[in-house]
Amino acid sequence: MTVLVFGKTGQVATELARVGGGDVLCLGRDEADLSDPEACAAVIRGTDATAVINAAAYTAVDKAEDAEALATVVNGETPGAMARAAAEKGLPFLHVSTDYVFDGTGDVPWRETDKVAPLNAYGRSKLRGEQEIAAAGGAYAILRTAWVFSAHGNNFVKTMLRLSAERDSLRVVEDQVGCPTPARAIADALWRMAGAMREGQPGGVYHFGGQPAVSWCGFAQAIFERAGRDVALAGIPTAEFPTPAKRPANSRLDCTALEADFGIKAPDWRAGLDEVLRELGEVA
Ligand SMILES: NC(=O)C1=CN([C@@H]2O[C@H](COP(=O)(O)OP(=O)(O)OC[C@H]3O[C@@H](n4cnc5c(N)ncnc54)[C@H](OP(=O)(O)O)[C@@H]3O)[C@@H](O)[C@H]2O)C=CC1
Ligand SMILES: Cc1cn([C@H]2C[C@H](O)[C@@H](COP(=O)(O)OP(=O)(O)O[C@H]3O[C@@H](C)C(=O)[C@@H](O)[C@H]3O)O2)c(=O)[nH]c1=O
Ligand SMILES: [Mg+2]
Repeated sequence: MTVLVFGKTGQVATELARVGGGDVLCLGRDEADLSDPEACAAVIRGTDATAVINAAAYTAVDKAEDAEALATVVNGETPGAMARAAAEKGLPFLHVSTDYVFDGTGDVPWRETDKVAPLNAYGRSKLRGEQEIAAAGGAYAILRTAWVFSAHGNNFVKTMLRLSAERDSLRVVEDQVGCPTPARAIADALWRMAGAMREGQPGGVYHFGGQPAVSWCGFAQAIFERAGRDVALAGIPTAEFPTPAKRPANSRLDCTALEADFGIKAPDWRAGLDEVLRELGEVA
């Protein structure tokens, strides 16, 4: 099967290219700019692919606070236009969304049916995308994932490795708990879902996050331990690390539905972390 992927340089798109090999066509910004909904819809209308995956997004969470209009087009309106174009052609449309659609209350893992209430502009823009896609009328899957990391692009793992080389001590929030997820595992899941949906399996909204849940500080600690970095790490409350965008305290994702419906199990982020550290040359 040929799968059309929006995104080329991003973490998930890069891994999709690896998983799909010659069977995926990844489009960069020069070929499909998500700030132009109609142009992206036109690309889908002209494709002979058998499924479409959108792995591109405005992902700069803090910057989005001052660029909500652009984030809303890229993460909201354009995915909607893409989904409508895919629906017209009868192509399954797969899309990636985020734990940041939730407000982070409580400590129970979020289920797909739980109430969404984003705390920040990025989360609102991603929710808009979910709503537009669901209303488009075609076969779709929305995979809500979280805390994505890989050997390429920007992510928390690479930030921590960089900062630990520059500083003797680091302070990292320990009252935000969630599911670090290897981009490779997301790409594998999307690939299997695309195949199943092409065969007629219904989609829907699904959660997919690495287990076990951990705080950002706990994640940082695991990164330093596994990479053999010697840095003094202090856990701090969110109030001591002010950022433009508010982030949810509870980002735990309940991933049982995806396993029940597609047989896809949530990954263990620790194994994924070891793989990424190997790829980065941090460990043998
Ligand atoms: N990163 C994370 O922690 C999480 C991500 N997600 C979601 O997963 C998906 C993939 O994220 P991830 O792989 O981490 O993304 P990255 O941040 O690694 O990359 C974003 C990608 O989107 C592209 N992009 C941004 N704006 C545009 C535009 N206007 N036109 C065309 N392309 C554009 C970028 O291209 P360019 O290089 O040209 O800028 C880049 O390829 C997204 O939907 C994201 O919302 C969900 C949960 C967590
Ligand atoms: C660099 C740094 C960050 N932090 C905190 C800030 C924040 O609460 C947390 C993570 O910071 P980041 O900026 O990497 O995280 P952030 O960009 O918010 O990551 C999010 O990205 C979007 C795209 C998503 O969809 C989410 O699932 C999530 O992965 O760590 C510290 O406490 N100390 C530090 O030194
Ligand atoms: Mg970030």
